[in-house]
Amino acid sequence: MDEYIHQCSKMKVKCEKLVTENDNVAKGIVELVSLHGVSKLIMGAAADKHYSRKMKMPKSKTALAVLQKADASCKIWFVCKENLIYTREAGAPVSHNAAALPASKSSISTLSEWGGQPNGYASKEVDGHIQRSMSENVVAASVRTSLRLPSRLSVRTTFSRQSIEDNSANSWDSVPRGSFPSSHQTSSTVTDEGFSDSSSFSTPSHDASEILPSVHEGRHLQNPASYCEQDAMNSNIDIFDKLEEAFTEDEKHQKQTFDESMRRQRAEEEPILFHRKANNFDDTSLNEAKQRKEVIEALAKANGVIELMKQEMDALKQDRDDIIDKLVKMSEQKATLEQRVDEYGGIVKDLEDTLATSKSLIHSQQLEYDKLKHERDNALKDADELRKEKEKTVSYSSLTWNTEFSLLELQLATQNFSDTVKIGEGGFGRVYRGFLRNTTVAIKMLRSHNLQGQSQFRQEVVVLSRVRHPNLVTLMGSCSEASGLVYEFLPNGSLEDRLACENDTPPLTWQVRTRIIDGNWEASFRHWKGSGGCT
Ligand SMILES: Nc1ncnc2c1ncn2[C@@H]1O[C@H](COP(=O)(O)OP(=O)(O)OP(=O)(O)O)[C@@H](O)[C@H]1O
Repeated sequence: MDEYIHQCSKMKVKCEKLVTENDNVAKGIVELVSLHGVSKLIMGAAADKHYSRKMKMPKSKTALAVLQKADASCKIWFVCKENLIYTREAGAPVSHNAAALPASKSSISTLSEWGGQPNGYASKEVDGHIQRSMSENVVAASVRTSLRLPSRLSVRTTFSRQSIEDNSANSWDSVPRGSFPSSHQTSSTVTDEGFSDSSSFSTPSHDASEILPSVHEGRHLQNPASYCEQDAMNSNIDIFDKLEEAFTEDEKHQKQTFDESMRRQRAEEEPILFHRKANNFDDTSLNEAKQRKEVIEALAKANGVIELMKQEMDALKQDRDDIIDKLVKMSEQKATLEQRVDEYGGIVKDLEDTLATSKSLIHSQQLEYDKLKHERDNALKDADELRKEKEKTVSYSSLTWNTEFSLLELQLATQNFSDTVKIGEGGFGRVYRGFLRNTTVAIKMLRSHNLQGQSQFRQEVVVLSRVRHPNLVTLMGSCSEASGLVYEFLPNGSLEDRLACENDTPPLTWQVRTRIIDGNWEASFRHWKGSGGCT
């Protein structure tokens, strides 16, 4: 309805919407016709779905009721699916009986009166479609159209002559204006349930062609005298066709203009929208760039931290590896040391055992030595006493104290005559310290085994083996096999050694030296011998 009004407004046709309310649609239409003096009414004959070509009369109850009860001054066109079904002429008696309705053909023939007015034109809209009216009165007057909607809505559209002239000037130009009495007025009201699905304002081109045959048909059936001229009718029909085409074109043009304006408006809005989107996109891009930059900076910092942590991790890992290597080496050294400790423990234990055995042996030998020394001292004392008794009478005795030692014994006693036990050397030969038959002895070995040496050896054996004197060193035995002499060992060496202070020994006192010089030879010798000396 609003679009219809909008179209009328664009065509500069006065149009207004009238609203009425009634429980009965037909009754409402009848009242509207009566109230507003509607002189022309177009309404549906039936719903479009009930349309058929054979349809000659309205079918809907509403249409039939309006047909019967609407004011007789109102001319009513009943249409269905854009086809004129029936026309009730104005001034026809109102019939309250359907059966009394005029035949369709006779009703339709009343349209011929349009042609009966040679200069009479009228335009009206049926659901937005231009219909034609031949009535001069109708054309001269303003056209007022009311649309009655099933939902109690009505639209009344008023077409002024001027508006029609403006919208269809070319068509109207051919019509003498003076032939349109302005005092006459007519209205057209469209009311139909059947119009509900034909709300489009387009103007199908076949409307006129479908309607006009009926007009022509009705014309032939009607009284011919009611028409002025057949040619004028045809001319009017052509004009109306042109007018209709012009309206159609204009409507199309309006629609195209409207569409174009809408497109232009959208086109004008699109850059703005695009600009806004671009601005939003720029803002978004800037924010994203800023966020991206922040993220990149954060990533760079994180990478730096990660790099530092990685370096620290590498350093820690290196330290850990070094510590592990050290631990491995230390564990190996520990194992080696433990092994050595075990070995040394065994050695120490063996050494301790050996030392203990040696100590025990030394102790026992020391005891044995002391015992033998004691026995020897006693023997020497006894011999001393005996010698004292016989010293004046006997210088030489047939008694000999000579013990024969073998070379093997001398070798064992001197570690095979090792230099480590050598204590001196004289004209006879080298002198060794030895341990022989549990006694420490001095062993003198003959250097040269020539005749002189052998003679000296025998002489010394003969002499010393028979002489025992406290001032003389005691010959304990000899070795004929190797020409060796075995003496008692004197720890302080000879008198010559003492006089020469050999081995850092303290020098002899002058008293001792004087007694030696005074001939107190014996006393000095004894005293010296008691101190361990020899001569
Ligand atoms: N019984 C002994 N006890 C300790 N040392 C001795 C003993 N006999 C000899 N010596 C040491 O041996 C050294 C050499 O003695 P040895 O009698 O062979 O030479 P000597 O006394 O110079 O006599 P000679 O050269 O005439 O043989 C002495 O200087 C002395 O130190």
